[in-house]
Amino acid sequence: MDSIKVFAPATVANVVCGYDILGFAIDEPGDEIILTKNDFNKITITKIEGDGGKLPKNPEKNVVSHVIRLFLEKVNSTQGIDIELYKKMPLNSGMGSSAASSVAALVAINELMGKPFSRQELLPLAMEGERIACGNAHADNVAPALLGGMVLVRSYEPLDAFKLPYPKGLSVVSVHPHVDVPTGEARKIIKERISLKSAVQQWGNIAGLVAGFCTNDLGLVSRSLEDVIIEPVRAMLIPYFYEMKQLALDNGAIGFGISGSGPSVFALCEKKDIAEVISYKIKELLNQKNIESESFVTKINDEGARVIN
Ligand SMILES: Nc1ncnc2c1ncn2[C@@H]1O[C@H](COP(=O)(O)OP(=O)(O)OP(=O)(O)O)[C@@H](O)[C@H]1O
Ligand SMILES: N[C@@H](CCO)C(=O)O
Repeated sequence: MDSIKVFAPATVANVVCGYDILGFAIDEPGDEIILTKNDFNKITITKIEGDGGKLPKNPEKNVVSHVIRLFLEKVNSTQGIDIELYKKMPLNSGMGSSAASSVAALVAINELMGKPFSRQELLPLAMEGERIACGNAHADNVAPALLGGMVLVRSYEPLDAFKLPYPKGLSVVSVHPHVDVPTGEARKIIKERISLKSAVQQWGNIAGLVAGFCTNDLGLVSRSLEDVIIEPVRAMLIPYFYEMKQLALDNGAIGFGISGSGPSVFALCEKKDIAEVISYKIKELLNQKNIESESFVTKINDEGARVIN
């Protein structure tokens, strides 16, 4: 095989209360990548589409070439690779844009080189893509993009990340308001220290959320989708966050929160028609405030990245 095309999905990291430890993949949007072997022992980005000219073509700076280089070093290969990247999702959005690119690149190179690694084994390499994107190698976007479904990162040292059961058939609304919130900046404003009272509340919510997912108890999921630590600090970066949240909850969302580090927000809904109404109403609110946005109504993606030809 000399060439391969792979899709990797957008993701919702944190899932409200699980900062850096919970994330799920969604069906759309996502990135596509085509890798082709070349005879020049060089990794070259030959094309990037859909980024408005914003992404670096320098192979040291783009996550796709960075993770491919790390992969080839790991297998002691000098294989040359041409990379075509089709960005089909917004940059700096909180929808796991850099993660989708890293994961698409790794799944593609792994296939092209005869599949020496499992998806689980690709995870540490994908996390290195996040390190160059935002300065921190968090796994809650790359792990669900790789493995699909709902993923819990129980520990970083040693790394222990795995898929959780979750209620099937839920709909997800993701809305991306067109304001810039780079992940690195959104991480810097988080407080280093928290009170024991907040910690108790937060770990109660995380345990409740995981229990609710495992037992299909949507009432418990809904009560647990509460963040007393990160959301109160980051909400100020997202215009009309609390108005959007109220709209979503008033219109039947199970829960609502910041998607990853924002500015995107998401609502978890029991049914697609509820999700469609929430999507429409949030977009309408932002429109009235002269903020452009795009929204996606989709399902949780259980498969993760996939080869498309
Ligand atoms: N292939 C790539 N795709 C996306 N971003 C990339 C890529 N290569 C390098 N980057 C850089 O990574 C940064 C984007 O990362 P950031 O983590 O802020 O956005 P995101 O991935 O959309 O959001 P989040 O991780 O909060 O979901 C930008 O500075 C961008 O230039
Ligand atoms: N857990 C990361 C996700 C970034 O999308 C953060 O909240 O900074």
